[in-house]
Amino acid sequence: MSTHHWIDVAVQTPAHSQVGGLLSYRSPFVVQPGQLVRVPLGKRDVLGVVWALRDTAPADMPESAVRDVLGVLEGLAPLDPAWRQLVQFSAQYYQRSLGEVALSALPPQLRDLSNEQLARRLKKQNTERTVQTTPGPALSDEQSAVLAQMASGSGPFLLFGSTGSGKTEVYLQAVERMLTTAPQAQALLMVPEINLTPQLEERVQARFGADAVVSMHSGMTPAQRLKGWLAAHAGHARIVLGTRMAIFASMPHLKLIVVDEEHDPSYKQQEGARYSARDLAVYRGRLQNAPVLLASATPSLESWHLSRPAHDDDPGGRYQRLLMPSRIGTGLLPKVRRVDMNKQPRRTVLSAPLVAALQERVERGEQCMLLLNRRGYAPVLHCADCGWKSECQHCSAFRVFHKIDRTLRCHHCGLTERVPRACPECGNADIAPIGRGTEQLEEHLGELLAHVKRPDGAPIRIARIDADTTRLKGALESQLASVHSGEVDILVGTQMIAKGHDFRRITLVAAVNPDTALFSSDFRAPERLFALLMQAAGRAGREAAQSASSEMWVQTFHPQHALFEALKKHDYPAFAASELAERTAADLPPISHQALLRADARTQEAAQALLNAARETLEAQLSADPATADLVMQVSVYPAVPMSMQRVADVERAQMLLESPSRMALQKMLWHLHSVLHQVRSQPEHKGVIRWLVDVDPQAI
Ligand SMILES: Nc1ncnc2c1ncn2[C@@H]1O[C@H](COP(=O)(O)OP(=O)(O)OP(=O)(O)O)[C@@H](O)[C@H]1O
Ligand SMILES: [Zn+2]
Repeated sequence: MSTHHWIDVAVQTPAHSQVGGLLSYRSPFVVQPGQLVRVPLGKRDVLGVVWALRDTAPADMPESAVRDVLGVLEGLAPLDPAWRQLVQFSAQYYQRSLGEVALSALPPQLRDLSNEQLARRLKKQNTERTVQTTPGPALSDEQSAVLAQMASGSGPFLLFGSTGSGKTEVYLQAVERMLTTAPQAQALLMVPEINLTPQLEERVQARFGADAVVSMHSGMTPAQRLKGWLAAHAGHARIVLGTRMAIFASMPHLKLIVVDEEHDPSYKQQEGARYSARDLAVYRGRLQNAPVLLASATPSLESWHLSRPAHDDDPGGRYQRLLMPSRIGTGLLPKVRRVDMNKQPRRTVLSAPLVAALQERVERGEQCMLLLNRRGYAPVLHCADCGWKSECQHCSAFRVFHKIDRTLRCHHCGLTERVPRACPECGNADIAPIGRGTEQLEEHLGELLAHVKRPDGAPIRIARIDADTTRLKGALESQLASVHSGEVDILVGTQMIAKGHDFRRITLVAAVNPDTALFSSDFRAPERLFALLMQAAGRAGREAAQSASSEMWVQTFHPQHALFEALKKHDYPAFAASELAERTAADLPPISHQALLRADARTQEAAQALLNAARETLEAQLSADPATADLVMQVSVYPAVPMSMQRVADVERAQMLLESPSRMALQKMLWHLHSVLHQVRSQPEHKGVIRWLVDVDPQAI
């Protein structure tokens, strides 16, 4: 009888590898699926996850070529079947190798620890963590009703609740109920970007005790990540609070998943396996029999559509819609005011009525917030004599003028240079900025309100929050704290300031120049803009006493636009209905399903050539086989086009869209496409291609 065992192990393999990332090994030890092992791969030792035990030696290689497992990571329970199924599904659905998905779902430090080091970590961990629940406030009627519906249904649920309606309190109560009914139960609480909501982290810890909660996000050190991961895996951490990566946390007793601000695009991973953590949350919930609560004041049209009520000839969506229309404490939503910029003097940045309103508010000691989705001082520098513009040599984009250090910076490739003293083309010394970014808005506002005083007689304080001012660790937290404490009178910033914050003193929010998104080539731009403006409006008047006098200002050249009409009424359902009607007419998501195939190359021709060759080969192969001929009818494959950001860092990018009313058909098509791409890519005429990748359910077109 042999004393060794044949096993298949998931290891980090190249992205598109068709073997699925599983390699066969021989193990001198008894192992179980889900166990972590160290195995040789080429000249290296790597971490792997035992995926399957096999009865016989692998048929595709001589027995003598099969290498031995080097060791087992001791003291760790195997990753459970649900976790493995989640990884397997994600790899298949998003067209990546199993090994890549499995290994990137584990904390990086696990790869480098010796068994002794691991044992020490585990020993430190090995204390039961206690939950100490502090009671929350008495619930509003709407909050109680929603929790009752959750208790009697199985989900998935979509909680559609106004900004300030107390959704967070619903999550906390749902977690509390789950913790008290099941002795080991764990909850996963997902948020779009954790550093934007340090408040929430504190709130959860205050509620359940810091011991019971671990965080998972990319801002943590490798040691912190390992610690949190081990606590969740062992079941000691009862609550995991994290960003999209947390969807892969090993949580053997998972009993509840909450996805806060479920519409937020940052739930979609933008590199490697381009997964949607929100969609995987729904999948994982079903897998582990845990109710899933998606929540937003501006749900994604996907979730809205999936939660539509049944009608005569429509059985309705799979999600159960829950409603919390009112703000806490009889608070009202801000009054929306549109400023028609056609009637303002040319080149006006801040209209006179808005400036007057800002002055009045800060003189009364209230806070205001100005939103402009463009950082830097000016998006372009321009020579009026010869027409030179500050283009980036390496990207199809302009370099942005940053006045603070007098640089021109490309926001795509990072190229940074000193601003030239004169036009590099014609020598004209008079080169000028065009357009405005947050840096200039802050400066401009300072000049306009230089004479204005706070109620205490002090000069007013303006603060700016954007990617430039928050680069240093802790900078964002301290800037947000100065807004909460009332030190700041006017906050200027990009979308970073519009999301999720529970600002108590802001009574006026203004969108300075939201129009560009109305005419974008991306069909999701109006949805994103509407969500951004609703969320921004939601930062005003959160204190019930001040809500009646709170305002949301919009400066626009298109005041009659339907989007602003819906905003004025805070009518997300009306907006969603009209958008969905357009999407239906045009056969766009969520009515249809999409995937993008992208190729990068030194030239645009080479990038497009690979895509078009793949498309032709694919259609020829599928049509020739009666078993697959149908697919060609079910899935539209469009010709290759340049991406809207066509060139980044001297790489030309092209994309090809696949679209189908059937998710299943699209998946099958992608599966065939995968092998076609391997064939085509190896042809000599496609040597120039740098990489290709697939984005399933892309969030940007
Ligand atoms: N039942 C309650 N009684 C008293 N105050 C409450 C109650 N529920 C929530 N609040 C308070 O109301 C405020 C708004 O609640 P919360 O931040 O949960 O809103 P939200 O729906 O998550 O808003 P947004 O979508 O804008 O983030 C918070 O300060 C919260 O502490
Ligand atoms: Zn560039």
